[in-house]
Amino acid sequence: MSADILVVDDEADIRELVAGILEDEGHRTRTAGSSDEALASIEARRPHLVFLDIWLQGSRLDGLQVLDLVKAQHPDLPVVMISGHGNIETAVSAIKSGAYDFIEKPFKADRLVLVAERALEASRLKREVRDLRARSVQASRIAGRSIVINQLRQAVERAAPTNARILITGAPGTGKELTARTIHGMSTRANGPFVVLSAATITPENMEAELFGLEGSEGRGRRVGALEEAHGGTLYLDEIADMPRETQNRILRVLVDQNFQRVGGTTRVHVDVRIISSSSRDLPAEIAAGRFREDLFHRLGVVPIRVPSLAERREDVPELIEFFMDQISAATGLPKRTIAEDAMAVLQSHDWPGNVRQLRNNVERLLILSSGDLDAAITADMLPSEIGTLVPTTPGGSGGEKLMSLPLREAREIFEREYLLAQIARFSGNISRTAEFIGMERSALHRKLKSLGIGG
Ligand SMILES: Nc1ncnc2c1ncn2[C@@H]1O[C@H](COP(=O)(O)OP(=O)(O)OP(=O)(O)O)[C@@H](O)[C@H]1O
Repeated sequence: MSADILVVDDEADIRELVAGILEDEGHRTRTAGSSDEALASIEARRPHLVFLDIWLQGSRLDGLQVLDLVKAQHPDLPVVMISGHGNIETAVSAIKSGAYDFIEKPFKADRLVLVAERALEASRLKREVRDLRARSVQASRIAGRSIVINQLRQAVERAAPTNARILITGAPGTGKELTARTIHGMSTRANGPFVVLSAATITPENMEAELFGLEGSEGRGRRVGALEEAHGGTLYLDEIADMPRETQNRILRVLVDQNFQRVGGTTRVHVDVRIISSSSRDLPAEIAAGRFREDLFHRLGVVPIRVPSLAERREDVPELIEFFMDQISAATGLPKRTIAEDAMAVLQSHDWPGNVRQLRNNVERLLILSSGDLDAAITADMLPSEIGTLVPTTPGGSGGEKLMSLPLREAREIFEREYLLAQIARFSGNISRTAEFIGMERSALHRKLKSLGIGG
């Protein structure tokens, strides 16, 4: 990458030399001969990297003072000090003040190039890490303002710092893993690993090796299991009810003893792991049926947390849609769309058996598939049929979903008009037969038709 590099030195030949070497590497350079020139140049446009002489003879400020000013304003701007022979100590104190590195005069071109590349790389990585952090914090936000989601958030905030084991229950796709990640992120273990082991996706035969690891034997290396990997952090055991009984017994022993043996091993491994488990099944029923150990249930669920299904918090649907549009649009570059009122009414009244995950998938599908004018709102008739089917429609079926965005009186009028027109057409305009079929007096039907503006 061609970077914009500022070279600050009171000696013109050093400035030209450094700039020349960096330009040969494809970088763009600027030079400054005094502290004020340097500060003005940085003010004019923040460079990617600064080479800064420590002495700066004849300047208002010396190199260290310039460094302090630069670091105060641009903490992420990497600065490499140029140190004269014999003032290494000053160079070291510059590093303590935030300089990235220093080069000592006289220097070799190779060394200069290497330091520049490293400083640019470190600064790029820092920026990337910051972006990723910001994005993952944003991505893992529990969105929603309903009472039930506020209660969930409060439970998460209370439980997070305690280190207690937590059992999260809730239907598939409600946000159990997101809840577990949020708890981890708010706990004292936040800087430790968050390891996921999903019992639903691992065969019973492999479960123990995945969880406890394998002791190496001839020809086979040792494999670290999820428990060991999560040391110092959190292990999220997803769909705990899918664990075979035998594994349940062993997990219980780990919880009691705080240590375990690898499969095929004899030494005991001690780990410090917080276990958060989850289940979308009815665990008391699993216990009653003898498929889940009751004592394990109590040990895992010191703090039980239930994540509500989306149907329990339909008022969150608009915010979730907005949240996912932002997320998907940032990740894929697809433009965001607006959702028309009738479509929002349909989306809010849908039952969402797949919960938040299903809603997210549908938002993604809408952004990908809905073509046409990108500024036009997405209307109910553009929704996937799987979403619209549970919504009452008019007999004509045309734009039936619009009923959902109307108050009852207007919706009933539209329905009655279409219903009656369809019935009359069915009986070839014979009002007596229509009245008989729909269970109305002929005269009452006439009045109705007149009030709806149908016929003469
Ligand atoms: N309240 C919420 N706010 C924002 N995103 C959410 C929310 N709840 C769930 N999600 C998102 O929905 C998707 C499914 O959530 P998650 O995987 O946590 O559900 P789950 O209950 O663990 O699912 P499963 O039971 O299938 O393992 C994820 O993309 C998650 O980020």
